[in-house]
Amino acid sequence: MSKILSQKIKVALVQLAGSTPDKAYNLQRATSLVEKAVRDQPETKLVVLPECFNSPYAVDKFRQYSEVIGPEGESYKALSQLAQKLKIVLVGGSIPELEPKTNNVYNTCMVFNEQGKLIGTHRKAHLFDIDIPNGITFKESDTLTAGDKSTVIQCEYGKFGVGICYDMRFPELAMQAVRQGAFAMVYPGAFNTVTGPLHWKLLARARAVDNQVYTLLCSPARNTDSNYHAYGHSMVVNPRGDVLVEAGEGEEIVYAELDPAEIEQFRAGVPITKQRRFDIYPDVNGTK
Ligand SMILES: NC(=O)CCC(=O)C(=O)O
Repeated sequence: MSKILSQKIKVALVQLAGSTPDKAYNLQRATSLVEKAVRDQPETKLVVLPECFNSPYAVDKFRQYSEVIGPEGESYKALSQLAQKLKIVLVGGSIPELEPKTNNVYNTCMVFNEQGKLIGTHRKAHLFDIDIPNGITFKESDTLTAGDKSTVIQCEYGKFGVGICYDMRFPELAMQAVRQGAFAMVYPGAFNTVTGPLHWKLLARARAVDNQVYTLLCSPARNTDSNYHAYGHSMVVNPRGDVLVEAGEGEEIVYAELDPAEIEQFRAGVPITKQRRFDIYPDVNGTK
């Protein structure tokens, strides 16, 4: 049987202190930290940036900072060149994407391969619309449009699923990617200081355990000068649910090794992937 992850790979999460109002600065800062990630640990094969890594995370700013996804876009160009120069798979966090035909704005992740080729995009499918009394109110849908598909990326080492932040609250998205053979779920995210302590780690571990895959969550660093206080705590969780590495709140790069044997051994011991009873939950199977 072929492995869902072809070899051990080192991954890096760049918990960037970007998201300032100065987009050029944010892009330059992201570039230099991705370069540092690979310079410090040259065996790194896959690097992840956070959600909205080069714009403020603010409903009234998404359109102003939006870009077309294509070789003419400045973020596209910078990320593509970076991936090619460093010979890495680069999960480019997310940016506000302007779709010129419809004039809609999406929250979109671009993924580039070692040749600098765009190998996939994910438009955030579940918009962050919440209202917690005395906690936090946020309504992405005021200015963003939701994506309408789940995303599985084929890279040199196998397949991985991509979701953006609030997407991680929806187990079906991860389950669907894993049923297509994904070895990991990768979530650029920006939880906050209200919901982060409640659910960030819990969801990372839950998505890992319920699918027996790695989960990679990459947050911006916390910036208390901005209106939105990101939680930080970027982390990698293994298929058993152990947190392999967890960042603090400031700017930081964290690394972990993903090992195909970890997936296989844990799945062999607890074979839930073979024991599912879609006959008794046909609504999950999509047949009802
Ligand atoms: N950027 C987001 O989607 C935030 C999601 C979040 O904080 C949550 O609690 O869910």
